[in-house]
Amino acid sequence: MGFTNVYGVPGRSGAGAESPRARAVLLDGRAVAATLREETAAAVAALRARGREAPALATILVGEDPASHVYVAAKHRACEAVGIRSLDHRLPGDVEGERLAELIGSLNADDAVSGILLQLPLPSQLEASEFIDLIDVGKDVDGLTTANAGQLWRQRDGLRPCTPAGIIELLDRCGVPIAGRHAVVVGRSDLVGRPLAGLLLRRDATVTICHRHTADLPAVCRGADILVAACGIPRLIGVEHVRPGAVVVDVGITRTDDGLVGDVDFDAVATVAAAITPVPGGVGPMTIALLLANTVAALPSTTDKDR
Ligand SMILES: Nc1nc2c(c(=O)[nH]1)N[C@@H](CN(C=O)c1ccc(C(=O)N[C@@H](CCC(=O)O)C(=O)O)cc1)CN2
Repeated sequence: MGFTNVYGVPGRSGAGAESPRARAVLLDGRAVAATLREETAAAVAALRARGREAPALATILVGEDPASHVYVAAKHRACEAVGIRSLDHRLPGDVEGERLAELIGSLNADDAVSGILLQLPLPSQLEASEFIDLIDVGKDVDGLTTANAGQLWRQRDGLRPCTPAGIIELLDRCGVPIAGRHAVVVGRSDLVGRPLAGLLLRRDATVTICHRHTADLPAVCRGADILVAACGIPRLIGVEHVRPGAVVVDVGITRTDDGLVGDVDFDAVATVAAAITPVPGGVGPMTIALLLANTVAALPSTTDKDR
């Protein structure tokens, strides 16, 4: 796929098309997220200059999952850097559902809180969707309530899930066209695969969702102009899944002894793709940047919530 990438050169870069080891353009989520955070900081400063309170994000972290602790800490640091206030609520892993429900209820009722985020995954005794749906729709800065998911599929305004919205923002800002392209999404989670399919459809892509029962996954993936791997299986996607010239987006992050590993075999796929997101430094930073943008968008009189 030919496109103009503001973070690289058009099409392939590095060794050049004449080389059998030509490298894909990197879709640099870290750089794009930094730009987006600057924009959010400017929006918060403008609100403050008009005498408005800074937005406030309340996070809820249940249990001791180490990765969740890393992500929540990163969210608080990111809030502070752009002028968003943040409130850190922690509950033990064996907490009763009633206690979690009470906390969500009290944050819903607190006018000083503009956004509420329930960090996932929850401990296994708690059904995530049950608690997500207790969050006030207007404060659902993760865009994961059934109501906000329905708004997406009904093509209405609403808060959008951060990772899918971050992927669309990354593609847009890197000059990757979406309309009319065949997008194949591997993974059908409520957090990424399903809402991303909805957002791509809204942008006039032709969308295929693949999952564990998909027959001949490599052949389906080879039909993609835009291939998104969001299945949580390290290095599942290899060269046999990628049509030369496709754009490949890797959502997976698995911690291994070799460090963080994505769902894509990066070194192999980068030799055939036109563009690819790295892990780390691709989709991950966009997730947090979109959370900040959503928290500003959730303020009652900030109307442009439709990403
Ligand atoms: N309530 C939510 N829970 C979870 C979400 C979510 O969007 N809402 N997404 C993931 C985890 N996540 C945010 O919560 C997240 C994952 C990764 C990154 C990130 O910046 N990754 C870095 C690497 C950092 C590292 O892991 O050391 C990168 O890819 O460069 C940010 C946020 C599940 N839960």
